[in-house]
Amino acid sequence: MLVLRGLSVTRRNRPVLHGVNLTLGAGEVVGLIGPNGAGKSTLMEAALGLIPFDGTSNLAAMDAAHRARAAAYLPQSREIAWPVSVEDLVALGRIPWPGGGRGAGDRAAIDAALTRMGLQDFRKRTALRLSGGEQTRALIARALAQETPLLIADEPIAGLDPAQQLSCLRLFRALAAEGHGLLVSIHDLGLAARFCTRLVLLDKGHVLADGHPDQVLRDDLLRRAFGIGARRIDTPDGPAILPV
Ligand SMILES: Nc1ncnc2c1ncn2[C@@H]1O[C@H](COP(=O)(O)OP(=O)(O)OP(=O)(O)O)[C@@H](O)[C@H]1O
Repeated sequence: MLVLRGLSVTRRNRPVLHGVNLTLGAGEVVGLIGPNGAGKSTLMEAALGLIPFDGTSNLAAMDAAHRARAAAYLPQSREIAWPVSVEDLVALGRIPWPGGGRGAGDRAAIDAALTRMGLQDFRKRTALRLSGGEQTRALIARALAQETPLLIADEPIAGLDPAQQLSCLRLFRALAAEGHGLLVSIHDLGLAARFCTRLVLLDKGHVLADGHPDQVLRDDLLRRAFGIGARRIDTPDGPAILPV
């Protein structure tokens, strides 16, 4: 679903991504972790062909119409430009498909996305008048309505309350079980350990580690990337990671 080879990006004459290789297949929830400025958003934007890069990305090589059916994207900026209803915002996710948001088939996809994000009672509300977390959920619903094999989500749980964080990540695991692939940047290392099938640790534009969460959330690697240690506490619900 995603094949990146030697992806390098220079921004304002400064190299910020250095020859990143990354592949992601069906059934995976790949968590992209790393310090602020490590290059997580840059990697996503380059993979989608939204910014210039060196190397190759299978998505960026597609024409826009095919790409919009291959991958949905939740950008880090939660900007909603117009005072549209939540329902119409989510319908924008259907633009790549034949009904364009107004067809009979589109209705089911929009309803399913609203339901999955718990937004049934918000559908007629003006999206601009939702709370920050509610807006994020509406934008995730827009991406879900796109019904693409791959979902690329930049910090999808930032600003969500703890219950919404769990339900969002549980949904991502369910989507993976249905055969989707997900690339998700995330700062909560405990939730990353619990819900991601694989983690990629980025540091200063380099991949420091790529593998099972247990292999990536090692004290030495976290010290190298973040300059802090991490204490792991195993619980019946999965590991908790305490930054120290
Ligand atoms: N539009 C831009 N123009 C110039 N430099 C940029 C731009 N966007 C990001 N950068 C720089 O590129 C580097 C990588 O930024 P990026 O946003 O990819 O980091 P990130 O890992 O997503 O960080 P965060 O965890 O804070 O979201 C940083 O040094 C940042 O300052």
